[in-house]
Amino acid sequence: MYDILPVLGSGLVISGALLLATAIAPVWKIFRQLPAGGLRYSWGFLILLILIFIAGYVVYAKFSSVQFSQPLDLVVPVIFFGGAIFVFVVCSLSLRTTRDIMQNYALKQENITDSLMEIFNRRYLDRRLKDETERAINYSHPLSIFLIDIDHFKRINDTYGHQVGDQVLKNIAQLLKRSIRESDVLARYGGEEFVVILPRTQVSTSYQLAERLRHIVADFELTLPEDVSRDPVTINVAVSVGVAGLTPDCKDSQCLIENADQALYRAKRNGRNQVVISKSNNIDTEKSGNQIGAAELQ
Ligand SMILES: Nc1nc2c(ncn2[C@@H]2O[C@H](COP(=O)(O)OP(=O)(O)OP(=O)(O)O)[C@@H](O)[C@H]2O)c(=O)[nH]1
Repeated sequence: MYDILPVLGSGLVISGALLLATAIAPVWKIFRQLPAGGLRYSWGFLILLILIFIAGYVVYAKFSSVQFSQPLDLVVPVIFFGGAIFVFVVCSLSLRTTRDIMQNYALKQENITDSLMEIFNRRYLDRRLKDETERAINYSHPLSIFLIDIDHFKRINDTYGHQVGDQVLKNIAQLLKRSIRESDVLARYGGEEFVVILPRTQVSTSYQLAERLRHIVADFELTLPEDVSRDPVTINVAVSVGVAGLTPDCKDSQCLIENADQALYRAKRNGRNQVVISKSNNIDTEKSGNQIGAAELQ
């Protein structure tokens, strides 16, 4: 009756080794998706450990002095097999969980990203601006925003068509994104308008940053390839910027946007391609562009 025990013992150990080998596949998939760094090395180390275990299983099955002559001799093979099941389940679950988390993250990103410009969308902006305003008020930190509008954008659409207009919007958005600080938040406000949130930033500093952005955009020459426009075309655009910051009389996100919008309106009315600060911030906004020196803003 115990004749079957040697086959059963070896079978359990070898099956365990095979199960361990299949557990490498999910770990390998996780390993491949990770960027170089500590975490990737840790998953690589796990693969190495599994390989060592497999070698151990094979050596045990081949050279074990135990003859598997009575049922108790099967305890170790059963533990080997159980261990392999455990490793396989943990590795498979890790892969499924990682995929779920990545999918959720991608969905979340999609939900807060403007598909054309590849920057934050209006939904995210509204929430983030509200959060930043509340935080700034709670901790008595300064907070400012820019409302940026591309000048005469309609002409670009009318002259070159909407497809070129879209490419201009996308390129300007990416240019702005590259040009702001990491702590600042850029979002599409609507149409050809952008908002930049500048946490912990006084209006005087924001003004200088806005001027810098305005110059960067004005100096930028966008050459569109033939597959976008009928002929290769180089386009220059300018932007007008309204700047507003929190004040004792303006303590919420809606008021900030309204003040920045009024400042932007004045920038447009004054001739465009300039930065104007909200009147509520007590800086003479009628003086625009480079006319306001840094010293005056202290
Ligand atoms: N191609 C493209 N055009 C857009 C998009 N969103 C808004 N627009 C265009 O942006 C233009 C905005 O025009 P206006 O509001 O008159 O402003 P403007 O021509 O920039 O003039 P000012 O703002 O006064 O300097 C309109 O022609 C819209 O159709 C978009 O996603 N893609």
